[in-house]
Amino acid sequence: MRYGARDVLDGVDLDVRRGEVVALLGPNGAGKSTTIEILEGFRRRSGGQVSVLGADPDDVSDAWRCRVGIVVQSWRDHARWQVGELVEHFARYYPNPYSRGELLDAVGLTAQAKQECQRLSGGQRRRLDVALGIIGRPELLFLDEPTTGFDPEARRDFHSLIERLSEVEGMTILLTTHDLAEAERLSNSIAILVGGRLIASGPVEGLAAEIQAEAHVRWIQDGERRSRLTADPSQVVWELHHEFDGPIPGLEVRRPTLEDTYLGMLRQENA
Ligand SMILES: Nc1ncnc2c1ncn2[C@@H]1O[C@H](COP(=O)(O)OP(=O)(O)OP(=O)(O)O)[C@@H](O)[C@H]1O
Repeated sequence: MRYGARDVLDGVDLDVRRGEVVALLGPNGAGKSTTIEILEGFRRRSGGQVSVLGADPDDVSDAWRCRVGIVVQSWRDHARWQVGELVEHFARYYPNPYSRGELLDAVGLTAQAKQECQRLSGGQRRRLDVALGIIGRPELLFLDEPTTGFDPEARRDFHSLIERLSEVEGMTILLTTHDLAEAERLSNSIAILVGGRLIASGPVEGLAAEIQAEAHVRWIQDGERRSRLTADPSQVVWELHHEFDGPIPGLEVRRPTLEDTYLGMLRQENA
């Protein structure tokens, strides 16, 4: 993808399988939204090949659009419509939509059904965005930074919703987020974009091994907290077990999180 003379995506090669939840990560300006918009058919690419549900998103039918759900960055139109009215209105465009009750219940807006859209809080408005994205029971759902502005409870509810859509409905989901704990919780697989290039993609655990992120082993000895970083935590625990000749006081083993892996990869990339 090129804007003017500037390449903003270069050689991005990404496969997403049916039923997968993939998180696209990367620093600001890395090209995540541009990638998603190309896949959604919102942005015409400058070159390369793209196939989404078997079609080129630059040239798709209405039937294809019904199979794809898009959560756009906050709905601003129809400010004076009631939430329930808006949902019913958009449901008419789809062959097999969720019912109004089912949908509002799923996104936690049942109590707001008769409220005007302009009177929703920021987080409630985002839930409405999600509702409009999934209303047609899409096979494939695109979520661009879906939880920005959510309070912790709304975030947890949203995570449960995504898990349900993935596990029960079998939806394929591609999301971008800056929240690495969210990416780790929701996704089977991640892809990391830096400066328009894909520097890594695959299951989270595999990526951790690739950059040899180390585990943290902590314990208490002689009244002091001790810790060691190691690629082989079971070996360290085995040695400690022998040293203590029994239980190891205050033992904790923390595997690398996605955040450790991600920051490790960015460091390697910038080195
Ligand atoms: N319409 C446009 N015209 C010119 N350049 C653009 C346009 N849209 C995006 N860009 C540039 O393309 C690059 C990638 O932008 P993009 O919005 O895809 O990044 P992002 O990874 O989604 O960033 P963020 O995390 O900040 O949302 C940036 O350098 C941005 O300035």
